[in-house]
Amino acid sequence: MEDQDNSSSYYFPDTDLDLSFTSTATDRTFASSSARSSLARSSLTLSFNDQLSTASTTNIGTSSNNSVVSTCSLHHRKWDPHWSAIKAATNLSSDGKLHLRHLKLVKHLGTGNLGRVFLCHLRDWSSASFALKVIDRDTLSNKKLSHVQTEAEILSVLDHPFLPTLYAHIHASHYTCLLIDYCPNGDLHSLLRKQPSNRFRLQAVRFFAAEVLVALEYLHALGIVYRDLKPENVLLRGDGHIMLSDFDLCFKSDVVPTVRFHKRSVTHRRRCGGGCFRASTTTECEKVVPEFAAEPVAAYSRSCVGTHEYLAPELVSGNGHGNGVDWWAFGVFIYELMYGTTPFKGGSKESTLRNIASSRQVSFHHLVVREEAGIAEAKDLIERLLVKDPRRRLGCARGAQDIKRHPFFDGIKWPLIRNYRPPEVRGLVRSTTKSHHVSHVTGVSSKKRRWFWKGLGYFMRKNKGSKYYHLNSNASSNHRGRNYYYHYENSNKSKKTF
Ligand SMILES: Nc1ncnc2c1ncn2[C@@H]1O[C@H](COP(=O)(O)OP(=O)(O)OP(=O)(O)O)[C@@H](O)[C@H]1O
Repeated sequence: MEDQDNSSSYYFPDTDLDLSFTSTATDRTFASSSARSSLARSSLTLSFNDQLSTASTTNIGTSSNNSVVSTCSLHHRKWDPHWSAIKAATNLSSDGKLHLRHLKLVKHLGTGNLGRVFLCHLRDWSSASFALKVIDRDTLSNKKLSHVQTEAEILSVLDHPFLPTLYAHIHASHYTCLLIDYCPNGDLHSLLRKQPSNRFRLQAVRFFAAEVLVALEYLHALGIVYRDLKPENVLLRGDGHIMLSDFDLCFKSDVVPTVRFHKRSVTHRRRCGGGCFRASTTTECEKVVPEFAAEPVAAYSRSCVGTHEYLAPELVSGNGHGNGVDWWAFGVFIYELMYGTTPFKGGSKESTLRNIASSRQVSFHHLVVREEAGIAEAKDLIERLLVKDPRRRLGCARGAQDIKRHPFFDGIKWPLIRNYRPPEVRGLVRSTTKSHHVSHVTGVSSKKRRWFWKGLGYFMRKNKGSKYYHLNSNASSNHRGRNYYYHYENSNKSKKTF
């Protein structure tokens, strides 16, 4: 995180309107210090008629100069040192707001369709790094302005470890600035290019795919169809976990959460005897368990947006699409991480689109890969995701829960995924800063938290069967991290994730 290049540092001057960055270059091949490989594929938009983006874009430019639209405080990471830094800066500010002059730009990270992204620090708190996406509204068409609005709206509702936190949304003159988490490990596309034969080992594929799946599950639960999944948009945080980025092509729809019942085999451990040498026996039985699902099955859009190699057949045909485009893209994504290329790639963009729209099924026979344990399961999952008819595609009817149950993900304790150790892959540098273990807000160390959670687990067990929720043993055995994913059940046997 401390990779600042002071020679290229910029300061926002004290006058609010004299900004030190120049107008946005929209050329994706702009020479920059971007961590992204120059082979990154650009997203396309042919039309845009979705709910969020048709909203008027005028209000983006109407707020007063250099004002903060939001600094969200209700967030699962509000104990995070980044929030403490933001809070300290706003407390010191004369009007209690964060302004661009509080930020120090350190370096240019890259340029996208909408604007430039900079690594920045708070002036008086250099240990907290952020990414600042700066959008020059004067240079954008109405369509692109609507994308900016979509991105800002989506970012403002996100609260998930694998998605960006929007720390501040600042309007200054004709600039719109979004202050989000900085990901020092670049993106998954660049990381993939650093691997032997441009392929990840299956263990790494499983890790990245599982995290992306959980992020998509969360977005879908909010009714958000992502539409731009590709390794370029999966950024890597300092701790090696993922952060999905780029929400300008999303569309939002209604979602009706449901609880359904399905059979699951459950292992029971029973202790016999007393003292410390109690023996335990395990028994397996089948249990009907309720399962929470929230999937925007009624989502519908006719815009053709996304990245060629990742477009689902229904997107290419232009007959309207829904949530299924994300599960198709998820299949292409797993394929690319495993094989270093996408399954329908042709010699040109047009031939790629023809391959996707044709009846040709995904094939693996021409690919020579290391035979690793789990490869058959991975291929099976890809085949079920890359089903051309979205009505028969895995995930389309009941969402991520069905995909999580696929044998490829066997053994993953989903509630604990945030605390899994990221795989050792070439080029991924994991930072292990102390700040990961101490809450700067409460000053409570991880050791004290551990005792707290042990005590809470004991309390919950004692009250088992009462109206209180009790923690699943998976969750209560998690003592290491700060972000706890609870998989809890209540006495009515309803069960939820998150
Ligand atoms: N939070 C971040 N941390 C580190 N680097 C980032 C971050 N966000 C973006 N970047 C870098 O900045 C570059 C531009 O990102 P940006 O999101 O503006 O555009 P993009 O990803 O190319 O997508 P689009 O043009 O579709 O909006 C990316 O290529 C990425 O390398």
